[in-house]
Amino acid sequence: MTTDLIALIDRHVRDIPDYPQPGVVFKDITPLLGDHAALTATVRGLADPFRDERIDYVVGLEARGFIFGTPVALELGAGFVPLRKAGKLPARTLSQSYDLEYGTATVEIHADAITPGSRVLIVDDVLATGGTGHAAVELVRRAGGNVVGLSVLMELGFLKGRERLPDVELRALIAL
Ligand SMILES: O=P(O)(O)OC[C@H]1O[C@H](OP(=O)(O)OP(=O)(O)O)[C@H](O)[C@@H]1O
Ligand SMILES: Nc1ncnc2[nH]cnc12
Repeated sequence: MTTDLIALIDRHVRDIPDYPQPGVVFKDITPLLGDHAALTATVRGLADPFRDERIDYVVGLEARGFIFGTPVALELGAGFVPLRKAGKLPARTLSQSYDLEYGTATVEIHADAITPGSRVLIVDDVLATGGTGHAAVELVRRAGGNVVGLSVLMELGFLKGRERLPDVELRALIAL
């Protein structure tokens, strides 16, 4: 991906201080979603490192990971599997709790969503503490999938999320 495209993406993410609580600088991706060129570059950038990886499923993390995960699945010729916050999926689920930069949460996946042995790419917008990414990796593995990688738009390096994912191929378009 060219430095021009990275700069285009970067220009369309804005900082919102003290949201959702004091001390957190929230990375707001809504300007990026509203710009066709930046959105296209982001989806392609998330998919590019994994084009030759024969991905069977893209797992997207609620909610912002849904926005990018579905078009990335289409780019890669893969299916899309939603990983949702607790209580939203109707059939039998596997669940995992984790800590966030600003709270705690539980995520779930349908127990039968992934054919065992499938190759899975996880997609999200932000990697912060790595709690969500780690929970997603655990759930995909428990469901029988092989985690090929985790592709994110933005890595907040100072929160050291990468350290929680030592055995995962982690790609970020922007690292802060
Ligand atoms: O690396 P972590 O510290 O786990 O943080 C990253 C996660 O936090 C945000 O989701 P959030 O739970 O705020 O949900 P949303 O997408 O529904 O806004 C973001 O979209 C990631 O999924
Ligand atoms: N600072 C932040 N901005 C946007 N999304 C986040 N998810 C976790 N931390 C975040």
